[in-house]
Amino acid sequence: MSRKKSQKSKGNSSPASCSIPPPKENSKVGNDSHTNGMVMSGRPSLSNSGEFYDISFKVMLVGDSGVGKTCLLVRFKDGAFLAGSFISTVGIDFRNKVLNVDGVKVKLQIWDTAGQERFRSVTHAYYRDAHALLLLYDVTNKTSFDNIQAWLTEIHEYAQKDVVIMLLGNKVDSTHERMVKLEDGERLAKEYGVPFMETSAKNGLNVELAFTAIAKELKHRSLKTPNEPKFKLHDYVKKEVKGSGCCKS
Ligand SMILES: Nc1nc2c(ncn2[C@@H]2O[C@H](COP(=O)(O)OP(=O)(O)OP(=O)(O)O)[C@@H](O)[C@H]2O)c(=O)[nH]1
Ligand SMILES: [Mg+2]
Repeated sequence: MSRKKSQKSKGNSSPASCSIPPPKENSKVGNDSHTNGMVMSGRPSLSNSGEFYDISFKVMLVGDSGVGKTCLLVRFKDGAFLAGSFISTVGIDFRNKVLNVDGVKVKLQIWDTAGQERFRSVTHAYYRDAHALLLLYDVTNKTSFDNIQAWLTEIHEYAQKDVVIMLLGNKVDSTHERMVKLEDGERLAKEYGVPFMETSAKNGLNVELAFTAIAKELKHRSLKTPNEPKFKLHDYVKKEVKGSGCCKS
């Protein structure tokens, strides 16, 4: 399998309030040769600093404004959480991260969408190319949980039928402000047949796991060898997930 150089993520400077720096000219998707965004082979690129990867997938973060999508991405990409005033995402943006999944370098191109209603038509256009969707609600905001059903309707309308969906209840560090119980999230996820976990972009709980689980599922789907046992995303998540009493990523 040949290796490609990962397209450099945008913005090396530290984010302020989980905001991602604005796009640069050469940061558009489409520089890789790909089929529906999934890079499978090609000439290896020369790299002076960069990361190489074997396969690439697009992951989208969706959910109401303020649930913590940008913070979750910044936590995963930079291992940081900068508290402060909330800077709502305008339109859509992305960051790349390469993960080693069972010896295969998997590049996740992670699209951070704006949760605000006025940007919906922009984000709809991106659903079609997504291989996976992380759908977030905020455990301290009941409305964001109640809106999950509407988000799923939207996903089913615009995304590919086989898109991998994972439900995340974020801000689980805010114990005293919690409005949505763990069991409510579990029940909803079960109803829709999607894996679920609670996360915290603030203390890192389950953040790495959420992205790793997605990367494993996508890698197994596309590179499954005949004798390899089927990867079971639900089982993997159940086994690896940590409760909110603990604070490791
Ligand atoms: N306590 C706590 N606060 C969080 C967490 N994640 C995000 N926040 C806060 O929630 C607010 C919104 O976070 P963002 O990541 O910008 O929310 P968003 O979903 O990207 O919002 P839009 O860009 O408008 O769609 C910010 O003030 C963050 O500091 C978390 O895990 N715990
Ligand atoms: Mg945002």
